[in-house]
Amino acid sequence: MNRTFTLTRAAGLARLGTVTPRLGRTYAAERNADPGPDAETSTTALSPYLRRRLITEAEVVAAAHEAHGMAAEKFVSEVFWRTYFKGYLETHPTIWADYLRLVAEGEARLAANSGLRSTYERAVEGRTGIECFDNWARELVEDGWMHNHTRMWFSSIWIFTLRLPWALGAAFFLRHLLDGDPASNTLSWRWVAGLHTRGKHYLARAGNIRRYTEGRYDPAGLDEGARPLSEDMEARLVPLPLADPTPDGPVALLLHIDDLHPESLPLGSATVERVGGLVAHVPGADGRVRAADDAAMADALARAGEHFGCPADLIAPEWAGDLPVVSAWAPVGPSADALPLCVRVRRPWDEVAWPNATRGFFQLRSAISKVLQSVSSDTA
Ligand SMILES: Cc1cc2nc3c(=O)[nH]c(=O)nc-3n(C[C@H](O)[C@H](O)[C@H](O)COP(=O)(O)OP(=O)(O)OC[C@H]3O[C@@H](n4cnc5c(N)ncnc54)[C@H](O)[C@@H]3O)c2cc1C
Repeated sequence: MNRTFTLTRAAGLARLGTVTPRLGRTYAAERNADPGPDAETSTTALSPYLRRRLITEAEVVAAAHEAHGMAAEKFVSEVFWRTYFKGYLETHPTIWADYLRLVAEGEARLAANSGLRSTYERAVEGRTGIECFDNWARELVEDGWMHNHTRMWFSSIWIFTLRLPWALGAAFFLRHLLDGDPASNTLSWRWVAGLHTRGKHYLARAGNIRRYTEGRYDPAGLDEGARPLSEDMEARLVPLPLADPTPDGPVALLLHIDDLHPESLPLGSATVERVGGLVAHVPGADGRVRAADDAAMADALARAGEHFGCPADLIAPEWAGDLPVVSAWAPVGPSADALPLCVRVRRPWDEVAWPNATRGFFQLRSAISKVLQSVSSDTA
């Protein structure tokens, strides 16, 4: 597979068109296998586009349903894992702050402890001697993308066999992944560790790796009996913050990299007279991730300028003049931290789904039809 991602909406839609024919039974049957970086992936590789909403969840779900009906159920439920993690972090925001603190603490431990530092360096440079893990570490750095099952194996080996701090592994992913996302990444690492569903961890097993890499790897020495991690404090559930009502009259629209399809934002009767772009990268993002964010923003600004028929550029001082500033809701993470005070509107998809994402995934899974009924793809 060509693992070069062009971060434009047109490229995202083209990729969606390519993969749609296999989003039914083929996806469900094949998605667990990782055929390796040189083959076409068994999943869609739409994540860099969905992460920035160059294409929306509603669009990919609609395409899958249209082509396959109920046979697309597995794919649709995977898309809802993204929605679930987003909603869970919105209602447990201290998890992100704790993660950032744990990364800083982990880095301090690396500086102070040469044994830990050497294990860490061998892990991120692909020199542990565990062949599959070493190849995956290099693939991540070279390609900026990894198959889901491989992410599970990699993070599990990182935590339970190499015994490295989970937050440093999550930070390694966030530095290089082109879909690196505060919610999906942090909560997936916590899920593997046994911190999300308390006491239930994911252990990478040699037999499972052998089977789903089609025999390419058969690692020895994995700790297949490790106990889950634990922590003293459970993250506090907070009420979902309220979005603002859709505005009236002339506004300036502020785009951020968590939502780059301004054409489908619920803007009511507002008239957009100016568009600004604010790029806030994830912490530590490498050059390729930053370039991807910048390219995606440039694409969205060009589309927004054309769609609304007004100037559209990265923000500069006084960019909005006297106009009230409106933005798509920025979920917990760097965009939310960087946004100025403004009117924040939420898409129906998130508005209906997130209140059902406060506990386990199954709470949201049973609300999927409600989310889909209440959302029409042109406004979601
Ligand atoms: C340790 C670890 C870290 C991860 N970090 C990220 C991350 O930073 N960003 C990210 O988008 N995903 C992350 N994931 C989830 C998942 O691995 C990727 O979303 C998926 O591999 C993307 O490939 P795809 O587009 O081919 O997925 P497909 O299987 O084609 O699924 C379609 C879309 O559904 C969503 N999705 C599918 N599976 C999941 C899942 N398990 N969790 C959340 N969303 C999902 C993604 O938006 C994906 O693009 C992580 C998983 C693990 C185990």
